[in-house]
Amino acid sequence: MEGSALAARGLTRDFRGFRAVDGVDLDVAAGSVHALVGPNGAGKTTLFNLLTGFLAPTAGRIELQGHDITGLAPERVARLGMARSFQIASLFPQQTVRAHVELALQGATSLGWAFWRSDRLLRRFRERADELLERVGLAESAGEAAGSLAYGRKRALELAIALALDPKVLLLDEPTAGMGVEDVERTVELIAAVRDGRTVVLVEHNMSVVGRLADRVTVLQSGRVLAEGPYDQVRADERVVEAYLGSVDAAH
Ligand SMILES: Nc1ncnc2c1ncn2[C@@H]1O[C@H](COP(=O)(O)OP(=O)(O)OP(=O)(O)O)[C@@H](O)[C@H]1O
Repeated sequence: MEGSALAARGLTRDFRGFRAVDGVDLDVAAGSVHALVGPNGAGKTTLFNLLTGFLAPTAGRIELQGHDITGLAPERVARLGMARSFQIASLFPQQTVRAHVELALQGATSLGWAFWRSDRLLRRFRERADELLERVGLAESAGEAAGSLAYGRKRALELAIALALDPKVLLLDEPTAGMGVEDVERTVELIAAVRDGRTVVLVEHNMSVVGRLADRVTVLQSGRVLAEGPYDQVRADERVVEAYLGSVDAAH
């Protein structure tokens, strides 16, 4: 596991006797973009939830930058430097885009969420929030209600919120899901821009996105690692081609 930003050994998760993730070993190199792919039901989301502490493993071990984080709660994992993007933009639809990021910034400090009503404290975070919004291309929407943003823009806001924690390891769950071509392009550029100095793990169905962003790819099938390696190598792997044949993912 040495040198890995994030690593798993023998990671396993059962749901009432059904093994959704089955002895997965994973090594995500520091500073890399690592994609998790696989047909529907392969266990990608379950693996993601295990890595971020949202699910406890049935067996196995997870290390974040050399620290054992197995079984830690998501808040602890986040404080140790791993954040994930959420589909949160519908949480406070009336609140402004900027307020969402300010709250996230405040949540990341020792102040916690206790003073979320204090305008004075929130103002402290305004400058940093505006920087992050600029970064994800939302500067001009800062004063708009989050609920009024178009779909692709909401996902950009979610990314800004995840970045508020300044994570060393950023996990993105299907960042381009449901997007039109233009938003996919923007998202790819955005991820390429924010990866600088970070490690990114993404679950992604869109293979052209994977090909453009990922340094390495882990292919899951039936909860197990089917193949692992650079994109070109994995894409040419016969077992991988076979796993995708007959899957709805093949159409993506
Ligand atoms: N809470 C749960 N209880 C029971 N079974 C579950 C639960 N969560 C997932 N599973 C099962 O585990 C398997 C893996 O699911 P998972 O959602 O991790 O796959 P996935 O690769 O993310 O699929 P998709 O691409 O469709 O999102 C599936 O067969 C699913 O039905």
